[in-house]
Amino acid sequence: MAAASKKFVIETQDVAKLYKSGETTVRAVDGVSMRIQPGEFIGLVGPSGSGKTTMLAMLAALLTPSEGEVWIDGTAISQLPEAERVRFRRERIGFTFQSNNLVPYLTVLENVQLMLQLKNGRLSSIDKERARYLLVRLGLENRLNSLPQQLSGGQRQRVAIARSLVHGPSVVLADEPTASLDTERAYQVVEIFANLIHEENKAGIMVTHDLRMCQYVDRVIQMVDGKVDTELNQREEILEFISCA
Ligand SMILES: Nc1ncnc2c1ncn2[C@@H]1O[C@H](COP(=O)(O)OP(=O)(O)OP(=O)(O)O)[C@@H](O)[C@H]1O
Repeated sequence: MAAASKKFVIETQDVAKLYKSGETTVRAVDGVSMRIQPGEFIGLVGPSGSGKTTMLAMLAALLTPSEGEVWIDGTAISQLPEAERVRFRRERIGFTFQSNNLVPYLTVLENVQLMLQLKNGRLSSIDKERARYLLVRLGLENRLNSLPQQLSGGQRQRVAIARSLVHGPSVVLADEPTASLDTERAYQVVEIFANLIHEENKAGIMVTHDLRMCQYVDRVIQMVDGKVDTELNQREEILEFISCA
């Protein structure tokens, strides 16, 4: 398979994922090709069962495609031996999931620093400053020493966003990061997320059911039945898409 261009942080070519159950095979993702540049924030949308989460899991190197290839920073991730893939994922990819998986007995600051400890083996003063900086940017300066259970849903989501960015990954993936939030908080969270992705020149992908959140993205990719159905990258088109929903 042809090597990917270094210009794109994420590149996929004809990616498919097949699930077999008994006699039937579901093509959960069916021939998806996409290219995402540094500093681009993508909204991945589509009806339930259209393959969004499966696609995200393949981009995160958590699931191996049945067909096709995913390149991150020009590296074909299915070609990496398992141990290298784990290290690659830890260094290059950040995640925010709906159930944000914060460690309950660590403080907000410790939860974010943990990613740096895992990556670097120890915490430098620069690391500590970086974790604090992101939490302040996300409006959590008064919550650094709180435990996750003492936070609201929106505050926990913001900690999860800080954690997904802190170790300087190339790619940041978010699966329904605003699912548990009211509209006003959801807007705030996605706006800060978009700003950080742009400022830090990451490739960001957010899966969302709430099309209104796409007002902060640079491109909308809509999946239907495992395939890319619609792609919009003009601001006016995106706003019209949101208003027609
Ligand atoms: N582990 C699995 N085994 C078998 N089928 C699966 C598995 N995971 C997903 N599927 C099927 O693959 C298809 C795509 O699922 P996926 O979760 O990726 O969709 P989605 O767009 O994220 O849906 P939702 O918006 O409801 O979260 C669905 O038909 C689903 O039933």
